[in-house]
Amino acid sequence: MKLKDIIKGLDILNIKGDIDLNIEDIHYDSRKVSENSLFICVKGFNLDGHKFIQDALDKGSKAFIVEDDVYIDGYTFVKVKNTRKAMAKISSNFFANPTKHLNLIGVTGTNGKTTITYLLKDVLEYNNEKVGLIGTIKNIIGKREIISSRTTPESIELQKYFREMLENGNNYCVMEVSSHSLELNRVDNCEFKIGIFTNLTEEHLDFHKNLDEYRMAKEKLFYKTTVGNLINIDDIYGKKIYNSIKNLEVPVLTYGIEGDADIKAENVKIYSTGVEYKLITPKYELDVYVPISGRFTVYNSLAVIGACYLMDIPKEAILEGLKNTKGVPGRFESVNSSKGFSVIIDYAHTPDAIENILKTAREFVKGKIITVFGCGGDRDKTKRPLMGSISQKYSDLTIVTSDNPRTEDPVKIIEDILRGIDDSKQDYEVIIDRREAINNAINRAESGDIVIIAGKGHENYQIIGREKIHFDDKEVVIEILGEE
Ligand SMILES: CC(=O)N[C@H]1[C@@H](OP(=O)(O)OP(=O)(O)OC[C@H]2O[C@@H](n3ccc(=O)[nH]c3=O)[C@H](O)[C@@H]2O)O[C@H](CO)[C@@H](O)[C@@H]1O[C@H](C)C(=O)N[C@@H](C)C(=O)N[C@H](CCC(=O)O)C(=O)O
Ligand SMILES: Nc1ncnc2c1ncn2[C@@H]1O[C@H](COP(=O)(O)OP(=O)(O)OP(=O)(O)O)[C@@H](O)[C@H]1O
Ligand SMILES: N[C@H](CCC[C@H](N)C(=O)O)C(=O)O
Ligand SMILES: [Mg+2]
Repeated sequence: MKLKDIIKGLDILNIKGDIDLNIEDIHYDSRKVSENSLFICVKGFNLDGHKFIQDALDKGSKAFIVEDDVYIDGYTFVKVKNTRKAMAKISSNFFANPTKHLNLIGVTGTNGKTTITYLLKDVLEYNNEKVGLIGTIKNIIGKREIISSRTTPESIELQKYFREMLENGNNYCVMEVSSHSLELNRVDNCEFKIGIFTNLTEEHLDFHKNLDEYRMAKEKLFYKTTVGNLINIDDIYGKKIYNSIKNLEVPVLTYGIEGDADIKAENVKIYSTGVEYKLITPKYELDVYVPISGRFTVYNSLAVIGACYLMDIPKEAILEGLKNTKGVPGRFESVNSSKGFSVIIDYAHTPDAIENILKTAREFVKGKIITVFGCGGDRDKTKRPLMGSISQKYSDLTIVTSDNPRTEDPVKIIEDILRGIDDSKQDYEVIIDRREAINNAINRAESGDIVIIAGKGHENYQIIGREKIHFDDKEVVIEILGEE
């Protein structure tokens, strides 16, 4: 593709060099640069992409998008104010604006994004739609599955995936839209049909200054939609978002259990194996069953129903799709045990999520609740004591352990968690090694108890320092149960 076509629509400050060049690929990481490519220099949080111009040039880049005044004879330099923003537009141009031809549904909020995208995929596929998926666990394009390293990829990968989805005959894409991606322009130039807001609670306060800034990042999604938005109106930040977007041209529907909502659940019943409720929408009422426990499942399924309602998916497909869902790996996933107690693996890594799963377990536990959890390193520190205190409040025994310590000292992370724990009580323990912690919890469980292993869900690794080692909570549980 000609460079002049790739840079169409950019806010250009100046151009030096030839823009009639043929460009074969686009990159933002010099380590991955290929021949005859365009290299976009991003000023990052750690490094400055402009420092890798020579490296990219040696590997075959012929043109550069820059924020600084740089020029090397024989190459083309296009100067813009914000290269991340430019990268999103360039990516969309380079892959021929794929989202214009895709029913793209975006889900944002602190918790529930992965779950909603999986449930939506199940329902849409029940209606014979061809659905791609982008999110935390993996990206799915037809039969191809790409393990994710982030929840929402950088704009180049994203637009490339959308193009591949179209080539695979997909007409839908369900996608998690993280606040980082909204703030860092990864999803600029994506045309969403529908935007969904789940909830907003403490998380990522290392990145966003406070909850209001975090909310404003999330809110950006709802200005990008062409068919409608769905907002959880029982959430206080949902109400704020609703108030700022309710006068947009696209319809804004609310969903919830407590207040007045357009998509509403009544007579909610929570069982250990699922939820049941009466659904009320402006057009029809239905009795809904979803085979995943927890009050949050009611919210997640209402969001799915609202999106399908806006997309005119028949109600039979909605009902059957939800009833037959395969669930989500590592989300309230029960591991079979013949020992009379249950073991549940869950991805709760925020105060709100851990409170939700523990409250859910409280509703049907016959014996004790034993909770094993830790917190990730190099991430929001404010959530650590909050998670400690919540775990102690709802569990009979809390075993504090390691999650992904990354470059932090696991002992220091645990100390932060313990700040939220009342040490006058004998209902907690510290076992730094996660395998040992899980082993200890299972060995102490008796008939009627529930062991909850929280924080890592589907993850099959532990990040210690900069190293990623294989570690899978579910695998470890199965091994321990088998050994007894
Ligand atoms: C905080 C954050 O989002 N950081 C992202 C940011 O990194 P950065 O600014 O630190 O990049 P940098 O290391 O300073 O490098 C600057 C530039 O130089 C380039 N470079 C660097 C080295 C080199 O040899 N050559 C080279 O060209 C880099 O590719 C980059 O373009 O830009 C990079 C390039 O796009 C991203 O990979 C990186 O995501 C990192 C890996 C990350 O961990 N992000 C997390 C926090 C994240 O995005 N999480 C959200 C939410 C999670 C959730 O709640 O689900 C997500 O969507 O996953
Ligand atoms: N609607 C919800 N409200 C609150 N908690 C939820 C909700 N849905 C799921 N959870 C809890 O949050 C955890 C994470 O759920 P999920 O993976 O769906 O969220 P996510 O938004 O994709 O998270 P991430 O930002 O890490 O990608 C679950 O394991 C469960 O404990
Ligand atoms: N997407 C979240 C996941 C956190 C999962 C937890 N296991 C951790 O490593 O902190 C993040 O990157 O902050
Ligand atoms: Mg997710």
